Amino acid sequence: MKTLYLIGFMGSGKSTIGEMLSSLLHVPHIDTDNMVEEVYEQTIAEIFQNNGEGTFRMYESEVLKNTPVQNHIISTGGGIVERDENVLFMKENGVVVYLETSFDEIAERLEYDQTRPLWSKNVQEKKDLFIRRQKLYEKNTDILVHTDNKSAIEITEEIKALLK
Ligand SMILES: Nc1ncnc2c1ncn2[C@@H]1O[C@H](COP(=O)(O)OP(=O)(O)OP(=O)(O)O)[C@@H](O)[C@H]1O
Ligand SMILES: O=C(O)C1=C[C@@H](O)[C@@H](O)[C@H](O)C1
Ligand SMILES: [Mg+2]
Repeated sequence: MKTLYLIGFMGSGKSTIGEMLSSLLHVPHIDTDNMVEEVYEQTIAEIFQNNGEGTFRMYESEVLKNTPVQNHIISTGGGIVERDENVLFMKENGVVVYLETSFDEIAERLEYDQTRPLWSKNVQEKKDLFIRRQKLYEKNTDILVHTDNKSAIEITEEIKALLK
């Protein structure tokens, strides 16, 4: 199997679905956000605070480039599409699955979240980011899955069926 890359906005469920899909398909899972924290020994919030978003994007691309291109499920960070080199890498090497989620649903899921630096911005900034990103996800996807009002298990099963 070619590697699957899960993309989508913060809170769309990339990490959650990646784990579940990995168990269901018996394929190893890597989460680029977790990998960045492990390799660079800082939390994402610390990297943003101490070194800035540009440094985080550099680390993120480095981690992505080192993930296996066969037989893996990769949960990416919400901003992976910000860099063309990441998009090219994913498109060339595997299948890109976009977890499409509305802004309102994301706002519900992340209501109490304090771990995502870009989710602590004001509502207008978050909406602007969401609209700009939506276009990037849509443009660069092989498979689009709507996630609103579906459980993580339902979404996982849907992706499994779409891969057949
Ligand atoms: N289908 C779903 N329905 C309801 N809640 C969900 C669903 N999928 C994920 N969640 C919840 O939403 C929150 C964010 O999910 P998750 O961390 O998987 O998102 P993510 O896409 O990996 O975000 P990020 O880009 O920031 O890494 C978690 O609390 C998770 O339990
Ligand atoms: O949407 C984004 O830019 C981000 C999403 C998260 O997955 C993390 O990669 C980080 O918080 C940045
Ligand atoms: Mg995640």
